[in-house]
Amino acid sequence: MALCVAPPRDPLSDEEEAAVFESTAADLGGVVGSWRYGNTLHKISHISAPGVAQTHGTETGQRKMGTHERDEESCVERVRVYLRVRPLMEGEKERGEEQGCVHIQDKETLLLRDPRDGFNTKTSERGAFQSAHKFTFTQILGPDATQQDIFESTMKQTVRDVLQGESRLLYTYGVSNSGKTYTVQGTGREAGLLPRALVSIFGRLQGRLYGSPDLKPALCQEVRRLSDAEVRAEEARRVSLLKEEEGSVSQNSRLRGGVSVSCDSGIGGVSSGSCISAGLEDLDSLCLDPDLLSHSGGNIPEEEGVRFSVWVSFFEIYNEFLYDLLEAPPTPPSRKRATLRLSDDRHGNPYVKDLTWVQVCSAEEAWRVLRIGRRNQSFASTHLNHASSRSHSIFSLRLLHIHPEGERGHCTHTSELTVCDLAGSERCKDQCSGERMKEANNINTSLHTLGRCVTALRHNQSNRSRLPLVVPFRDSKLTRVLQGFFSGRGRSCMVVNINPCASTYDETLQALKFSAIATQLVHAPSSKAHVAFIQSLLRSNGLQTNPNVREEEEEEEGECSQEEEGDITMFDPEELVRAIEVLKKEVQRQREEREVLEGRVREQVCGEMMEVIARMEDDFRETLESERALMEERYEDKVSNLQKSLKRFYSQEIEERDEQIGRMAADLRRSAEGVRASSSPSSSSSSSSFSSSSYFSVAEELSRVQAELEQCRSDLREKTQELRRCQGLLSLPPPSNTLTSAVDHKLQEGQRCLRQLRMDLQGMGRDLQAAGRACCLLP
Ligand SMILES: Nc1ncnc2c1ncn2[C@@H]1O[C@H](COP(=O)(O)OP(=O)(O)OP(=O)(O)O)[C@@H](O)[C@H]1O
Repeated sequence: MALCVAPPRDPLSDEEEAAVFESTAADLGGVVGSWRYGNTLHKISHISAPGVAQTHGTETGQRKMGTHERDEESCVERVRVYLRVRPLMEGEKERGEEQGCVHIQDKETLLLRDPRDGFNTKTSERGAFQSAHKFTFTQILGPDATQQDIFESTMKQTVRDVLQGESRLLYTYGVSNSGKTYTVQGTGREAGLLPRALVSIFGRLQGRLYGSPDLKPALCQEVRRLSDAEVRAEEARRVSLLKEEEGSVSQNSRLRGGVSVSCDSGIGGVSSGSCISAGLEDLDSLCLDPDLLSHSGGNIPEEEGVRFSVWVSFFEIYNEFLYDLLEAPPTPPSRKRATLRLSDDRHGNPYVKDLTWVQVCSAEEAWRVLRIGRRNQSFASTHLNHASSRSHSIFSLRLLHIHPEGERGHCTHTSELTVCDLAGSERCKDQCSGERMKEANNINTSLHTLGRCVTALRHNQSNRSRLPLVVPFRDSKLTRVLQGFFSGRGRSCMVVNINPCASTYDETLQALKFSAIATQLVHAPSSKAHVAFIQSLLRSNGLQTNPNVREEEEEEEGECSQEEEGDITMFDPEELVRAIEVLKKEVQRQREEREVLEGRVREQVCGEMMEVIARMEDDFRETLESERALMEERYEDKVSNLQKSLKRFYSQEIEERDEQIGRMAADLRRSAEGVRASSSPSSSSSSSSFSSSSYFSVAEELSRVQAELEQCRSDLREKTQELRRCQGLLSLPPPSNTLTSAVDHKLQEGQRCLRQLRMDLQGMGRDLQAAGRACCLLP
């Protein structure tokens, strides 16, 4: 059955849903698809739900685990996330806020579609697409759901767990003006979760209350025994606090005649006007009639004689400062309120130092204490909400489980119910005043840090094999205060509030996206798992002596370890000391085991490295050999080429010289014939004497040139022989380096000889030319 917040437009038929395809993962692990309806193209993203695998998509592919999800195989429970959709107010309808943005498909699935007209101008998914986002929750409570319905779904189990000795956190999350405070506190006869829880708890504890305030909560989860004087002071403080509350209620009733009440809205006591008084009046007149609040909490443990002492505290985180709401406001109101500090106990658990804890003996008393705090809380009128909470308020109820021990009791352990009403997220730019802007900034920053913590937790839970992310609990006061509930000291449950107004579509979408991550969280293993571990440790070492513990343990056998009762205080100190000794030995044994393992790993690594090095050596040797062969080949080629070119050069030279000599010899012959002819009687005697002398000088020159030529030839022969020797050297190669340097040396020598030869030949050429010229001069 589909519950509609507003008249549905384009309701999605089953066929249309089937058109959702699972191609692209949307942010936060969602799936995006699209479909066409009429003329509009719709885009849909599916944000994953509790118990739905990451690769989910259509409804049929989802594995829904119901209101109390439990993964049977891994024995882990998912965080419960509820959605409450508040009805539209008349004024909002008149302003045109009703645009069918919120459509509840079934009790676990919600469809959020962007508004028809331009309300959300900053939506990035505009354009041709009309975007829609599908979210699934543990349970969705629509606008028709009553406060009792909400209590039954969300708080009943939580109250039961607290009475059973567990610690629980319930927090509301959502945009400003979405109904968070209404859900937690309620108005008039519509009591919210907290008053109902108080009635339920005290209803169950009837006749089992421990009235004396001599045992008081301290630090994170410890208990301190008060001295008689301290007990008296404690009682006096309680009486005066309740009296003060009575006084202010009657004053309020008088003021309801028309005069407005102003109240502190944080540092400096900023007054926020008459509109807020209306909200507080609602709270004052809130009906706490147990019959009306039909409660059906859990059974309390039936342990013999156990009594319960109930203490409450109430503080707020305003602009990243902690304020005790049960502390009287400063006088004059213009003075700054005292801030509280966050400290860590010796186990590293954060707690609010010097926080006021008040013992209460009935639901009504607890409610009155809450009302005092509420009066001190920071409210202001914003554009979204005329009585907007400007701070995160945290109300805690601590239950001390007390065993009678002589005249005084002995606290065995404590459990806690914390209800956190988070301030609403909102757009900073919408704030017209500087103070509101600063508040909105701080609210958004701390909510963002909460989102980062949840995202980191989800990442660590879903990527166990990878290095875990640091969860930034320390980045804001809010996350530090709530840290324990996310890391095993208790469990958390979230109520997401949304309003169906079109103007806050973007903020609502962001809030829903955050809650989608939270739905994927599983609870951290309870600290009770440590108890189970210690028990098994003692048992396996035959060291357990406490019979009670053994009996309990046997009863619990077969259950998941997280379900075991009791905490660390159930052990005898000697047993714990023995457990520590066993653990120390175990640590030592594991250390030694690791050292041996490390030695083995090192040896193995060394062996493998040596193999690699040997393989590398072989490779290098092979490369060197092939390089050497290549070099030798190259040099052989070079030498033979050089030899060939030298041979060619010298043979050409010799040929040329031979031709020259031939020509010169012919010239000489012709000259000799000329000389013979001239020596005949017809020649003159003077010229004959000159010609014969010239002839002899030329002949001399010629014989000299011939001798030089002969010398040249012998040089050439020598060089050729030398080259052959070089070749011989190459055929018997020495190590590559020596060979190449010898060849280089020989080559240089050959070149030198060649140069010398060339010079000699040039000299010879010159001589021949001179001889030629001399021959020409002959008659
Ligand atoms: N389910 C509901 N039924 C009727 N009225 C509701 C419901 N939820 C909220 N309202 C009304 O809506 C108005 C805003 O609610 P409320 O103050 O609880 O919002 P809020 O989320 O706490 O806002 P803020 O974060 O600004 O403090 C109140 O007038 C409240 O009475």
